[in-house]
Amino acid sequence: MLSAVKVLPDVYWVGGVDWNAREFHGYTTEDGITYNAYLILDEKVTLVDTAKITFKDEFLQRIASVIDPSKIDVVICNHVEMDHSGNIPTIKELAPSAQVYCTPQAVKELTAHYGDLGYTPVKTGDTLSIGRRTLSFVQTPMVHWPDNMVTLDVEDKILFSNDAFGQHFASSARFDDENDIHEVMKQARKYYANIVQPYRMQAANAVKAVRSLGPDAIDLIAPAHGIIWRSYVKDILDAYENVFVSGKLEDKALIAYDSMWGSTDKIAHAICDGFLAEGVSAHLMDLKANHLSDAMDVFLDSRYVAVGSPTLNSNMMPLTSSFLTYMRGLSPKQNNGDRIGFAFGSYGWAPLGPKNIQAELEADGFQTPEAPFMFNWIPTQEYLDQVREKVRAVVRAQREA
Ligand SMILES: Cc1cc2nc3c(=O)[nH]c(=O)nc-3n(C[C@H](O)[C@H](O)[C@H](O)COP(=O)(O)O)c2cc1C
Repeated sequence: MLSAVKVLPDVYWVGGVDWNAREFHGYTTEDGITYNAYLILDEKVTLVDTAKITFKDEFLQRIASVIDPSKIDVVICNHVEMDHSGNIPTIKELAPSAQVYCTPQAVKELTAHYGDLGYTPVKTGDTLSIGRRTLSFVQTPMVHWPDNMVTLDVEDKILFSNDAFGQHFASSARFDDENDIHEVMKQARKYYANIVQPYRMQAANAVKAVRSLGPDAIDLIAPAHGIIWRSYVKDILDAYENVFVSGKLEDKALIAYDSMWGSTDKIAHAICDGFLAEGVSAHLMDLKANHLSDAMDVFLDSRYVAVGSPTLNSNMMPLTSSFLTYMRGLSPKQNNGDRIGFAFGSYGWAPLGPKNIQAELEADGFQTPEAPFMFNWIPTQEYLDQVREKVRAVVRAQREA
């Protein structure tokens, strides 16, 4: 039988570990996934979030290792997405009188997912006494659905943050200091870049709300995915505040492209050389070899974004088009104003690939100081040298501006 993991006295982790998950709605999860739920043994036995339905047995076994699941009195639903709410009907079946607390928006969404199981709405500032402990709720709309909230266990100083501060990271140890913190931080960044990034302003407000609780209010952050922050609470809050939600762009370049016969690849390398010659940290990513979700991790704080494709059937390559579509969703127009975009590619008879990329970058709010870099068939060394120098000139102009 699987066991719960003690977080603090009478507080347990009762989630599931998906060691083999390598994909989560289009995002690669090379380190697997966990679905975290937490059980608090107080006068009212309280469950914070549940787990994905496929982890029902694992989740119930872990709860049963400390208490009969039918004894659950309170279920907190911080977020309706099914990886967290999937077992609410299971708990309601086993413990029919359990009361489910969630935001007013979540009442509507839970009803749409599972029917009316009886949901009690709570708003920011509302509290719930579960005995020795008080739970305090803060709505965090659009981090990353309209229904989101976080829950503070005031006495234990645990913030149950749901998706915020989460990471896709499966491991046998539940706490930050028991894992390779660099890998955990890397996954926290990738998670933010691929899930939370479009809601940067809302995430910034959520961080502000957490900060406003005061420096001593939180000892642990217990997210719904990945490890529990206990020794690195300050580090993850600082990373969110200063890097993730700050919108601050670094002297960094992403060069994302596809190529059939290597000509566009040559232009990509010339662009990369231009950045490197100016000391810009450049990441060259052939989209056949790099997943979109990894490219978006690099994109997060890159000032320069070069996107390339040869012309294929009067347009761009499908991987380049996917990249632009994914990027547009994750980084809406208003977030791109300070970014510098470059379009590039080779063509045979009509340069529609690079031209269409340029049009998309402009529509997405990028500044495009250069016309697309496009070459008919195989680029000459002379042309590649020109591209390199043009990139260098743009970087220099940026620095002088
Ligand atoms: C299947 C296929 C379709 C193509 N369609 C077009 C096209 O519609 N317009 C065009 O100008 N060139 C077209 N080309 C030519 C390529 O754009 C050209 O070969 C280019 O140099 C390839 O760049 P790459 O080496 O980066 O793949 C096509 C090539 C292939 C193989």
